[in-house]
Amino acid sequence: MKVVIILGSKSDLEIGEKIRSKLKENFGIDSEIRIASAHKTPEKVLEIIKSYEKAVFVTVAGRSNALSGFVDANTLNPVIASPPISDKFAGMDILSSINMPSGVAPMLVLYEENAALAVAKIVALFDDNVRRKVEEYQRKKKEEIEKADEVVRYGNG
Ligand SMILES: Nc1cncn1[C@@H]1O[C@H](COP(=O)(O)O)[C@@H](O)[C@H]1O
Repeated sequence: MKVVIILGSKSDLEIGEKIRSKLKENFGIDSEIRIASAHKTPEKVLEIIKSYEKAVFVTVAGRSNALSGFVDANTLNPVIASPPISDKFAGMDILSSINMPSGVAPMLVLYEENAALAVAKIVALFDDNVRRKVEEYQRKKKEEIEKADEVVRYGNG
């Protein structure tokens, strides 16, 4: 199964690369990055999504995020919306990723690491290696908490 990260602009590349590296490092999942804007190049967005038969799409578009809903409405594949978090306009950009019309259901997952995890859990339904990696990832996260608790309770030494 392909994992395709679609960015609304080259200016989102840092976020796209981070999602790609989290997918690889944490779950051993390869992914591709593509760039197309729902506002400026809608035909290109359609061309991209039609060129992958089975894929999980991650959409990254800042400001007015039309990309996630547009992709979701035009594909049978799952779409995870992971827009950049902006402090402009008190972070109100996020509203454009939340309130979708009926029949449009991109799943909003903020932060690169969490978007990678959401992808991995979908892939894990069909891939036991990835499933094991998700298990290991969750175990490590729990260990971090246990360790932090120990350090706070008993000190470092
Ligand atoms: N919403 C949208 C539509 N086309 C591009 N964007 C987003 O707007 C921001 C600035 O894009 P640009 O570089 O094209 O000005 C980027 O986060 C990009 O995903």
